[in-house]
Amino acid sequence: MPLTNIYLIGPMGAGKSTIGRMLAKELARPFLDSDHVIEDRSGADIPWIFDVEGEQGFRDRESQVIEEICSQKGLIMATGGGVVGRPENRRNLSSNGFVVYLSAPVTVQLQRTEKDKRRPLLQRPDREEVLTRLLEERDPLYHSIADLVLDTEVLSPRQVIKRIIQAVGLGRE
Ligand SMILES: Nc1ncnc2c1ncn2[C@@H]1O[C@H](COP(=O)(O)OP(=O)(O)O)[C@@H](O)[C@H]1O
Ligand SMILES: O=C(O)C1=C[C@@H](OP(=O)(O)O)[C@@H](O)[C@H](O)C1
Ligand SMILES: [Mg+2]
Repeated sequence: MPLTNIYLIGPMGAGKSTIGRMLAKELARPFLDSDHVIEDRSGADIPWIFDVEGEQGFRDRESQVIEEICSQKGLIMATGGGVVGRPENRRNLSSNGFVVYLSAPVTVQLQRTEKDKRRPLLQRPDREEVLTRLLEERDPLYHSIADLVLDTEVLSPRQVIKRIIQAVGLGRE
C-alpha cells in the first residue's frame, strides 16, 4: 500500500505532531500537521483563532483542511485532538487512509502539555478535569476509526514508528 495516507489521531500530548514528523522523515513522505495548515491558511495562531472566532470557527477551518488533505495521496498527517468530534471528519479520515490512534492517559497528557501555552483548551486551572472529560468523550470516537492503537505511555516515539511501519506493510521492500 505504498500510497496510503497515514493519519495520526489521539488526545493532546499523545505525540501526534512529534511522531508524525519523525515518521514522514523515516518514510521520505510529505508531512502535514493539520493545526499548522490551519495557522498558515488563516495567518493567525490557534489561540488567536479561538479568541476571535471561537471554537466553532476553529472547527470549521479544521473540517475544511481535513477534507482537502484527505483528498491527497501518499502523505502523513498529524491531526488535532478534537478532529474526531465531527462525523464528516471521521468519514474523511477513515475512508482513504490508515488511521493510527496514539493513546496516552491523562496523567501523561498533563505532563507533556504542561509548558506549552498554545493549546487554548488547556489554559485554565482545571486542566486535569478538562483532559479527563475530553478523553471520556473522544476515546470511543478515536477507537471507532482506528486501524491501529498504540499506547505512547509505554512506547517511545521510535518504537511507535516501528510498529506503524510494520502494520502498514512499509517495511524494507
Ligand atoms: N512517546 C513519547 N514519549 C515521551 N514523550 C513524548 C512522546 N511523544 C511525544 N512526546 C512529547 O510530548 C510533547 C507533546 O507532543 P506533541 O507531538 O505536541 O503531541 P500532540 O501533537 O499529540 O498534542 C512533546 O514535548 C513531545 O516531545
Ligand atoms: O484537543 C483539541 O481539541 C485540540 C488539540 C490541539 O492539537 P494537539 O492535539 O496536537 O495538541 C489543537 O487542535 C487545538 O488546540 C484543539
Ligand atoms: Mg499536535
